[in-house]
Amino acid sequence: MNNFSAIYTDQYQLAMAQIYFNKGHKDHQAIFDYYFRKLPFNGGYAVFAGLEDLLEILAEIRFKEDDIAFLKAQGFEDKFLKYLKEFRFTGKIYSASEGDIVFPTRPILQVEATIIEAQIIETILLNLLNFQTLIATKASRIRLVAGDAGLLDFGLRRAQATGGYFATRAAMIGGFDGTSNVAAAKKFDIKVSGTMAHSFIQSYDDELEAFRDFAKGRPQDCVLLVDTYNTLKSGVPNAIRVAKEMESRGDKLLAIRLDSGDLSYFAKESRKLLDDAGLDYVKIAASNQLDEYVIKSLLEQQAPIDIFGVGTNLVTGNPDGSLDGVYKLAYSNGQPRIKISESIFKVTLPHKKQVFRMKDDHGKCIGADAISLYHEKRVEEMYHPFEPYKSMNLEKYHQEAILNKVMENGENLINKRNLKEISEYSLTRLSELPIEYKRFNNPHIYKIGVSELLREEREKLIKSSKQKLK
Ligand SMILES: Nc1ncnc2c1ncn2[C@@H]1O[C@H](COP(=O)(O)OP(=O)(O)OP(=O)(O)O)[C@@H](O)[C@H]1O
Ligand SMILES: O=P(O)(O)OC[C@H]1O[C@H](OP(=O)(O)OP(=O)(O)O)[C@H](O)[C@@H]1O
Ligand SMILES: O=C(O)c1cccnc1
Repeated sequence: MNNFSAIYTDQYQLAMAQIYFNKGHKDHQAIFDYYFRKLPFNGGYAVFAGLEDLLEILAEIRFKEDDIAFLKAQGFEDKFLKYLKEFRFTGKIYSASEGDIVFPTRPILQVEATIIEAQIIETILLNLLNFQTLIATKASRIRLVAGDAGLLDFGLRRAQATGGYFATRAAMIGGFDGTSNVAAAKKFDIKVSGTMAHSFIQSYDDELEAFRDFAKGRPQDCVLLVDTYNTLKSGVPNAIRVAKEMESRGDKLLAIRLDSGDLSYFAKESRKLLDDAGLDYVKIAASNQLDEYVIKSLLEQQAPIDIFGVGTNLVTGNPDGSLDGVYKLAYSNGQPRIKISESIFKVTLPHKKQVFRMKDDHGKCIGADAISLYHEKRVEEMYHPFEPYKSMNLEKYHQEAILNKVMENGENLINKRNLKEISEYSLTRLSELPIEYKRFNNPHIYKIGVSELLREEREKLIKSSKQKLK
């Protein structure tokens, strides 16, 4: 994994780190919370992804010789650079499981480390978790509407540079079946698949000859692209001829691919032609600027499409460019810390915390997570985080602690799961969430509250901060 040097960070982290170092603060213990404020895609949930990459990178992250030389040229001091030479992350991390469904304003992950280490890793943590969580959420929405259809990631060519690597990984966590991205498939042990491009057909004088050569060269998973000249008059009839020739050699055409026009109309007409030729086993794949809304519409039109190839809208998280995940200080040097803001929504939560998910007797999520102080074992009454007079009684619910220790002394504690296992876990967690939270239009709002003790602690800090201002 590790092409990431510790300088994969924002300059201000290092500027602050040098001051902690010079002031003798570097070993002050700190706790930071990772959370986001707004759900992407105006949806009702998000799928947490990127944890395993983060832990792998943190376990190995170092400043290399040439990084140190670069920082020296930027004016960082020798004593501090000597510290950076020996730098490694030695802290603890508590986190939700990768693939879990998560909601705004409650900690998804907590870093407990020296302030200097926690500060230096902030940027890479946000970079990895924000991006993969955004893409896994998009993929999960596409899986929700696609039912049992095959879902292939075609996005590498349209991804934001090397983001394509992690976009593919996150797409698998959200429920995709395979990818055209060969490097990511190798790296993450994903099923790699693909069809053919228009250029291949255009490079021949004759579409039929192009199909024939492709079928001979790739009999094991041959998919013919049928829309280069005329889908119903040329592409599909030529594909049928080649499928019959393949049969005579003992091979089977896997699918045809539609990439333009009215995909519902062409899928229905192509299906008829294929079935009439006795080729009911040949699948229909479709692509062309697909997203969860187009796929939903195509399936509502009963388009007989078996496989969807999704590129741009998946890997860029269109229309949301980014998840707004943040990393906020909750505790340092023996003191709970708070950030006061003009906007009550931006006031942070102090202390080390735990998050409990409320479940009914059948294991179904009731639509509420409660944030408590870490030592609390249950939350009997939770309070609206910003409207203190609103509360909810939780006595009758089963309460599942969400944050578990996943790193200690800088060592990864989690049992490695493959992407299929993470994706299955994610689907199970999503199945525990009532359908009202999964609809695309005005989904039900998941409740987040704080325990009485946490609320009191926050009030105390707000008061004392106001006193100081006087
Ligand atoms: N039956 C359908 N229902 C809903 N959306 C569809 C249907 N058929 C295609 N689409 C979607 O509509 C959009 C069509 O885009 P566009 O108008 O660029 O068509 P096109 O066939 O690609 O055009 P071009 O011939 O220029 O390539 C795509 O996002 C496609 O996925
Ligand atoms: O539309 P997206 O969801 O991003 O899916 C990927 C698109 O990329 C390819 O087109 P491109 O024109 O790049 O190559 P081609 O020659 O194979 O059609 C493919 O045919 C899809 O249309
Ligand atoms: O294999 C394909 O059909 C493919 C791969 C990348 C982008 N578009 C299509």
